[in-house]
Amino acid sequence: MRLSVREFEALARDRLPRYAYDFFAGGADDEVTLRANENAFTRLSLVPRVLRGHRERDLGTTLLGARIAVPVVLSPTAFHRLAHPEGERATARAAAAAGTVMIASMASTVPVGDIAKAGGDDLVLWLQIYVQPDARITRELVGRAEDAGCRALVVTVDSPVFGRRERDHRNGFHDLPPGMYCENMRDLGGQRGVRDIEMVAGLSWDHVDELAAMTGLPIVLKGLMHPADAVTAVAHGVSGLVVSNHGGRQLDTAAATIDVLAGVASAVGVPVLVDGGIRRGTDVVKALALGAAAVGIGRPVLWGLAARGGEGVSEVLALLREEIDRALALTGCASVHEVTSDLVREARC
Ligand SMILES: Cc1cc2nc3c(=O)[nH]c(=O)nc-3n(C[C@H](O)[C@H](O)[C@H](O)COP(=O)(O)O)c2cc1C
Ligand SMILES: CCCCCCC(=O)C(=O)O
Repeated sequence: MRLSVREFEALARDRLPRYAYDFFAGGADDEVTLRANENAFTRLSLVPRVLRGHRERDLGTTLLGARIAVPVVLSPTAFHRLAHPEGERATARAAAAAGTVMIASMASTVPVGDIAKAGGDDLVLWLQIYVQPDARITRELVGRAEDAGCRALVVTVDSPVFGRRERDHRNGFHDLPPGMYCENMRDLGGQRGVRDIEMVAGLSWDHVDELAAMTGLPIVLKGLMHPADAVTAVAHGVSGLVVSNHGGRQLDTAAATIDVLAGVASAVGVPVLVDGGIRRGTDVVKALALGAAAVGIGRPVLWGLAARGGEGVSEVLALLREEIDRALALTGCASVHEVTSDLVREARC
């Protein structure tokens, strides 16, 4: 029995080839932000309330109209078949069983339609997209998401260029192994899956407007860190935000996400999610206290998948669920909606 999410990382490290482990684990440049995301949670202390008489806790909440059982969604991560042969199909089954949202990556190694089928009717599926320089390709991806029954589009906005991950350069990891493909890019005129995905150097609010004009699906922007950008996003009609620094894989030395969350959440009236470094139930409660509607997890899902396939992802989600439930009980909260800002403060050394 695994007792913590971190134990899954150790299992994954033992099982994966070096290049795959490093691709999942690594961050940009000196990995300052990668470490900061996790460390920042240790600088926050919880200030529990007592004697409130709650016997049970309700961990459920609603996101963009969908009821979810835990305030933890699966952030989009690329290439799940590098972790396990079943790839995103296994992840989808685990997300559906846990009753939460899976944000499938545009760079998934299973097509979004097949991810939806694997998850079945219980899966709340959103598709993450990098806007493409050729609007026809973006439109085709949007159509594939709609056909698959996705309930939102998550547009990643922190990547006008790709972060430099030194581990990948050291390992010579620049493309998927034979037999794996960025399946959502299939038949869109490219040659090789990974290189077919392009970043748009001039990414701007015009791209957000263009995308909104292509679809009736709600649009969530992922990768915002600044309150001023959050306000502009809402003015452009977005339905939600994910405060994210891409798990420390884009701009190194960017602030830890938990440190900027409250500034963003207090600036806007749409649901704000946060991801980056969330490894414990107490991290989730701190994020809720600072204004998050829910949190996202990236690497923990990949560690579970690499360790034990879909069962491993389920175990990771169950561990977090149990930890959140205990943290709520110990902070005197009967539901995630009772987690208020007075329950968290900067730790004094
Ligand atoms: C291996 C890996 C692949 C990722 N792929 C994507 C992606 O395709 N699209 C995206 O928007 N973010 C991607 N991310 C960033 C995650 O969505 C998320 O922001 C980050 O992993 C959260 O940090 P955590 O891993 O500490 O939980 C990726 C992250 C990792 C670790
Ligand atoms: C050009 C390859 C696209 C893969 C994107 C995966 C990703 O976002 C990551 O952080 O890695």
